[in-house]
Amino acid sequence: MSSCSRLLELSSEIQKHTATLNSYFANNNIPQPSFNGENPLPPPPPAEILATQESLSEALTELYSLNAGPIAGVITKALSSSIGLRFILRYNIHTLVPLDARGVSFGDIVGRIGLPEAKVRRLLRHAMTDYFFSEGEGGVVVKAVGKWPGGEEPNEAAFNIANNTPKPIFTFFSEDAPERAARFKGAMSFHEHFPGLERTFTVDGFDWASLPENATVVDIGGSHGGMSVDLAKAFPKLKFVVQDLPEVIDEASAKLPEEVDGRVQFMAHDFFVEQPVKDADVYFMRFILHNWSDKYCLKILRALIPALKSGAKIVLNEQCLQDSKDVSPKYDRWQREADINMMAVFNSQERDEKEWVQLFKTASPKFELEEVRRTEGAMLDIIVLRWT
Ligand SMILES: C[S@@+](CC[C@H](N)C(=O)[O-])C[C@H]1O[C@@H](n2cnc3c(N)ncnc32)[C@H](O)[C@@H]1O
Repeated sequence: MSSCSRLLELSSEIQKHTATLNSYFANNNIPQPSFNGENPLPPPPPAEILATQESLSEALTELYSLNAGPIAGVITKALSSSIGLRFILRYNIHTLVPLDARGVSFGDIVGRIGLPEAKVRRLLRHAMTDYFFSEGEGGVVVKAVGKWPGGEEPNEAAFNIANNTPKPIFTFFSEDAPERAARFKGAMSFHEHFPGLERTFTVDGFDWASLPENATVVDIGGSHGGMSVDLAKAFPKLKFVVQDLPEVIDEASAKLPEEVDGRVQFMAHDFFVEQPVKDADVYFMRFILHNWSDKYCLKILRALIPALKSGAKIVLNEQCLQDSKDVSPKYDRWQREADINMMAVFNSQERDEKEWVQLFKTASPKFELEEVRRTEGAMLDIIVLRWT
């Protein structure tokens, strides 16, 4: 048994990080954090303090779980309605996994519970972020789904069971729950200020300046055009066409700042229908494809193909899932939660680089991956494909 105590290692990391934060607060006249409700909101911390806060949260989470131990740990997860725990219990996965180091493969679990392997993997990888099981060398345990095991329809999601509706989320919101539609819209606006999702990451994350003079960028599902407006301000030689559903475009076009007038145009367009803007230089999609299962993503991509000239770029601004062993436990938990959230709400998914490429290659082998750009601190990556 190792004499090196992880508990002591973590407590000394915690001591070091809290001392750094304490000095930062003291040296900058920022009130110490408290629950008294009287402090003003602290100013955004500089990058190195943000990193210290992240490391502290990670060490605290690990120490908390180690300290709770297996029994109290499971009870806490049970009380906080862990998706992973529910999945494990629903399919008795704990009875399929030996208690020694032999482990069991995802395939074995899939064979015993009869659910699609991809969903079992996603749910079990999420469970692992709650310290239920772990993945060994050859890919070990996992978890999964229920009522529509292989379903690809947007109304075959946990959302539909929870809300007792056969309608996909946005149809349900607009037809039956306008107050929730308004709340969702508010949440999306807040989302733009979420650390890591700032639009500047997209402005700086791709070489927009390398596009030819007067190049056209079609922002598919561009909502109210905020992203295109920021890009148009930063790159005065580019033109943008923002496409979205008619009700979104009606609201959006009224709000265009003068500075970009003439270079940002709005167009009602359903992205499942053939793309009307032909021969553009770039077709840009930010936060679009992760809302849809492969079946629907393929429809979106194939609707684009008749418009593509040779060399046209498809720029996706989406998350590329990272291999769990390459990221911190905290990031891993975040990315697995984002993925399961997509499954629960839209019956869709986040994808890793291989899955993105596979999706495009299935739409047509003429899509070629050009590059994947990751920016430190950004939650979304830039994935560039070229039509050959
Ligand atoms: C998650 S939002 C992303 C908005 C924007 N690209 C961004 O990054 O903030 C998805 C967008 O897709 C639009 N959308 C949904 N279905 C669509 C369709 N069939 N055709 C065109 N746009 C659609 C929605 O109205 C919404 O603005």
